[in-house]
Amino acid sequence: MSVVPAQSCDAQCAPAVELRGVGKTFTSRSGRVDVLSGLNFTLGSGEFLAIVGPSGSGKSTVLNLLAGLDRPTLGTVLCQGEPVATVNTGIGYLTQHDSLLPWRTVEQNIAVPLELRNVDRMEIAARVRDLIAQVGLEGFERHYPSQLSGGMRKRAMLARTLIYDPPVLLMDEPFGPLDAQLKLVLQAELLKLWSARRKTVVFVTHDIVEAITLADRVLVFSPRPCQIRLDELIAIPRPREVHEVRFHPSFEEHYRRLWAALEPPARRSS
Ligand SMILES: Nc1ncnc2c1ncn2[C@@H]1O[C@H](COP(=O)(O)OP(=O)(O)OP(=O)(O)O)[C@@H](O)[C@H]1O
Repeated sequence: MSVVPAQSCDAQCAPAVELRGVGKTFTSRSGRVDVLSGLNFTLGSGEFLAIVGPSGSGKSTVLNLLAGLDRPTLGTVLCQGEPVATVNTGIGYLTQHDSLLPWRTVEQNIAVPLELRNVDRMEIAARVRDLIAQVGLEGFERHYPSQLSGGMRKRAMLARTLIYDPPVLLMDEPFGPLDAQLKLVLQAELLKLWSARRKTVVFVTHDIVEAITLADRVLVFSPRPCQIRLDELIAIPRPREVHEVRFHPSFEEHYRRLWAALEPPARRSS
């Protein structure tokens, strides 16, 4: 298919993310695990990439390498044109785990990254207010995480990730455990925020429908050592209505190709 999605980055954009011949082997008492072996891909600025693949294929490992939380055994990981050598403060990383601080309110949690950067208190207050409105948490500013629903906690974590305006956003199955309806609501909000802010996004998911709904492009990883089985451009125009995407004429074709590229174990976990 030669259709380029309306909002994908064109060839002239400098890559926001680049993996060049990246290998990653973990060595532990139980032995060696070759997770990545010569992985290459490039992601344009403002592009929304989804990654799907079997459990254990190396999806989170790729995010950790981009975040600088781990080092490649071979090759180079670049973010915004720079090799990632230490913890990468130029990215926002939304993991699948609930990482809100339980002793801080919503607004205090969202403020953390700015406090760590010694931003002026007035500016912090203004930016927190703005983000709270954007993620739909008005009225819950003074609530503690234990007083929030699962979806609200995800919104608070998303706001905390966006508050320092990172150009690149890494998301590791952020909506995985949520119910289907809430997932749609949060996907719609994410697309709205992404359209307004044009971050480069790397979004890991086990859900093929979610990948097609959100992304410009979907990579399918093979079982480890991970190779890219399929690099699928999503030919569904934007803006997208999350609950309408599956009725678009191109949806079925994308779904079939992605499904076929996944190994049986991944199909089961999807
Ligand atoms: N720090 C580590 N030490 C040893 N092995 C590790 C480490 N981190 C990851 N691994 C192994 O690397 C492989 C890839 O893990 P990774 O978390 O990247 O997979 P994944 O594709 O994100 O899986 P899932 O879909 O289940 O989240 C797994 O076999 C995992 O056990």
